[in-house]
Amino acid sequence: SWGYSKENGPDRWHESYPSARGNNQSPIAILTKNVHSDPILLPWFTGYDPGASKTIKNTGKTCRIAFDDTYDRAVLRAGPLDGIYRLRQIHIHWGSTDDKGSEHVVDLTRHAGEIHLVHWNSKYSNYNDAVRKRDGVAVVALFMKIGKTPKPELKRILEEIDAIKTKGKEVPFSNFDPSILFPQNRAYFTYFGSFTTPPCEECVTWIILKEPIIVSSDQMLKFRSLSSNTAEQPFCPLVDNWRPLQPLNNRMVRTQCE
Ligand SMILES: Nc1nnc(SCC(=O)Nc2ccc(S(N)(=O)=O)cc2)s1
Ligand SMILES: [Zn+2]
Repeated sequence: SWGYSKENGPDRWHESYPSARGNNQSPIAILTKNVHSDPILLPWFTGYDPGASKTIKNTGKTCRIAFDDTYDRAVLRAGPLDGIYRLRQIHIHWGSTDDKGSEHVVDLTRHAGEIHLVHWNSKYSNYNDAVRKRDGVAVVALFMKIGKTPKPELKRILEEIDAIKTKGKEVPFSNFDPSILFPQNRAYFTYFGSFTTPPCEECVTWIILKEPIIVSSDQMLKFRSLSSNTAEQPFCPLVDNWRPLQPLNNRMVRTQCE
């Protein structure tokens, strides 16, 4: 199946997932000098019930926290969006070293990692239906920047890493409110794109926060201690699970007015 190695990596995804060669693919490079200030863009809001968090899993390609999305329990609204979007899962992309790992790049800066909070438009009956619509999915992206004073809010996720060392391992992860991860400044970039992994569907309104959260080098080592293989296979460090930059083509990146 698909992955990030030579044989099954991003350059070959299109062989099984034709969307990967679309005109609205993600991630992209964001050049702030070309970003369009749009007066109609509103602040975005979340209302996350901590009781909605369910489990944390090593999928072999990332570390993913699943949420109960059977009703409007953990939701995202406003910003560039119309309607209510339900939080379905959170996952993370990171590098093999601190100088890479994020998927989006801002003014040539690639960060050590990128956290994605994946939501789907609750006007559709379920996630599978939503992923086939242009307004089906909204992903809030948070950059992870290496610094001295790491954000304590990542601790809860890091504490579970030892329990999900190998692919397929999943443990309960309850009472987690993802909004504790958000930086104080809610300013964002937004553009229309896709999932950054197969099936690469072009169904995502991206909301990329300008302010990164600070993580320590040691905290990144924890994510890199995960294996992309099962417990029965040889240990293989789960690292560099990020897709290379895709062409912007004729898309506009927008931001709120100052
Ligand atoms: N019919 C379908 N059900 N589920 C899918 S795709 C499952 C899924 O959530 N994929 C996914 C892949 C990448 C991203 S990302 N990295 O946030 O763009 C988010 C989400 S297609
Ligand atoms: Zn992602």
